[in-house]
Amino acid sequence: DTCARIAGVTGGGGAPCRKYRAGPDMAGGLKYLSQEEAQAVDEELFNEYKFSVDQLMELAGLSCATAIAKAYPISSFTSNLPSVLVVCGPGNNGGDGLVCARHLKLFGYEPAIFYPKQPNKTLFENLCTQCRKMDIPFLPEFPQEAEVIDGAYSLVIDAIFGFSFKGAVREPFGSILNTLKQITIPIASVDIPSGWDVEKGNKEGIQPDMLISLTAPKQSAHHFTGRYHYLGGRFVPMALQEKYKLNLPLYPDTDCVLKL
Ligand SMILES: NC(=O)C1=CN([C@@H]2O[C@H](COP(=O)(O)OP(=O)(O)OC[C@H]3O[C@@H](n4cnc5c(N)ncnc54)[C@H](OP(=O)(O)O)[C@@H]3O)[C@@H](O)[C@H]2O)[C@@H](O)CC1
Ligand SMILES: [K+]
Repeated sequence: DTCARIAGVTGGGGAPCRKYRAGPDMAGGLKYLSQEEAQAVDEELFNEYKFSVDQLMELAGLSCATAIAKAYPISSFTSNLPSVLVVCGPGNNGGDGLVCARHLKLFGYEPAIFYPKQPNKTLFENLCTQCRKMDIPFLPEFPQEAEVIDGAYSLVIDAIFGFSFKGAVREPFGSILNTLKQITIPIASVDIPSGWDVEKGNKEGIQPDMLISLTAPKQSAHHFTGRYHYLGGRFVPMALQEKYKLNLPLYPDTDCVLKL
């Protein structure tokens, strides 16, 4: 089981696992966060622990690129170019997408970014400059036809909405998500499949092949049915893990991601 694999426990005749405890909102002992809990952990990291957004976004985006490279290694791509379309939203989830694109480029992928609602903040402007200077193209418009995306790319990274998403999807993201529902290439979602309620999911929404949960999975991850669920964002201090009873599994060695 996961505990045995991660903690190096072998056999043990069903002895209780140190790292896992059963309880509500938990699967395999790992806590699945409500929207409020996810936002509270986030605020505490910034306000009490004094991390900057840049710092955590870099680690989050690096985790995403690393997990993607493990699930979809370049050697597994059948087309000549490992082309990846990264769709970024207006908040920090979109920022994670920009960082992820930059690391994917360094890993040898060919990312292209669609970023329709760029916030007027230095953080995001700098991330865009970094990408442009690394020859990552920004698409002027989103391909309307699912077939065009299927033909031009091998993978879509969904970095549109994260744990602050609420209510009905507003444009232009409604049309974008409708197109993404029709594509046949896999989607890898950053933190939460975009358009899903953070806690309840969305049966009618996109159904990604991969989910990279950052810090800890959110409750909607119970409804994820794709092939790859990774945990990333290995930056939560132990005291904060304990305060929120996250019960995070042990990451192997120095890895920044863990397959759940
Ligand atoms: N601590 C951690 O774990 C870390 C978390 N990190 C990352 O941050 C993510 C959370 O980021 P976040 O809080 O900025 O919000 P996020 O979900 O990206 O989007 C908010 C934007 O979406 C918009 N919007 C909302 N609803 C909408 C709707 N229905 N239809 C249309 N638009 C809608 C809303 O727009 P507004 O309401 O302002 O118009 C706002 O601009 C988290 O999931 C993780 O990926 C890491 O970077 C660092 C460490
Ligand atoms: K997302």
